[in-house]
Amino acid sequence: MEIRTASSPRDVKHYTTERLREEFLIQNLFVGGEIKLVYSHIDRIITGAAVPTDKPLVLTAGEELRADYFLQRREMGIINVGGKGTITVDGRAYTLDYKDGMYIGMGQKDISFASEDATNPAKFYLNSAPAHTTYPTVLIKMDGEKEEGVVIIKDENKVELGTLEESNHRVINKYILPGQVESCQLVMGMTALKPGSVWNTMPCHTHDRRMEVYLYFEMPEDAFVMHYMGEPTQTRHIVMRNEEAVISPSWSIHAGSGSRAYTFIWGMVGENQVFTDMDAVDNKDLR
Ligand SMILES: O=C[C@H](O)[C@@H](O)CC(=O)C(=O)O
Ligand SMILES: [Zn+2]
Repeated sequence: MEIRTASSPRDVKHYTTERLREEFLIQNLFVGGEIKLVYSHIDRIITGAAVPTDKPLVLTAGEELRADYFLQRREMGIINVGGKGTITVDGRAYTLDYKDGMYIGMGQKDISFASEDATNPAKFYLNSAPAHTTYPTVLIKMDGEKEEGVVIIKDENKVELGTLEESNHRVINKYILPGQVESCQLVMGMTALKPGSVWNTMPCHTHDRRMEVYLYFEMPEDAFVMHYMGEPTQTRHIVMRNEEAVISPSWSIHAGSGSRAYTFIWGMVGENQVFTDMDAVDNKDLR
């Protein structure tokens, strides 16, 4: 597991391109036959990916957690950005199609990932945070029939924002949040840009009470997203490619403009789970 430390905005404003990328950008997450994990000291979020191919991958705590098993003191959210696969949690198998999600509660011991077709493997993207109690483990689907162990995202949690005129027309799909999928602190979802729109999270915001991680995907190889970070009056950018993630400290804006439409997964942890608890930044105040 790779460890990333926290950073101060007073230092970050002096960083070079290379240093910014070292601190905040997460590359090469999706590697066939491997589980990759990056542990950040910022709210102790773990960002990772499991890409099982010809055999299942078993999640282990590793040295760094000093735990008997990964979710002994943690919870986890997952969204599949690859082919069909299964996640087995203490003997129960959940099948995840493209863009299906999962919440796995604290205390679940045996977790393994498998792909249905090794040539089109599942790509399980995950965020994990420290937890204090156990909430139900569920499969999360955009639509379909509600059944035991399956949550269908409510219409009110598919929020259309922006306009084509402002190049920010998009749908924010909230997967894990209070009132739909309970968690200790993790809030997670996926935002899809409409064709022709390229801006996410603009007008932008910070939220001193929560940190956030973005994973950009559904981008052709030559496409990029300029991800913007930094204090609102000290903005910097990170050039991001398909299936790369970026850590956003609480003091930082997090927004992007792409060379074309794309999709991204956001995950937040911290002080509260109130989605609307944001400090909005006026476009005219950005520097
Ligand atoms: O705090 C919330 C997060 O930054 C995202 O949900 C924002 C987002 O998906 C968007 O505006 O496109
Ligand atoms: Zn945010």
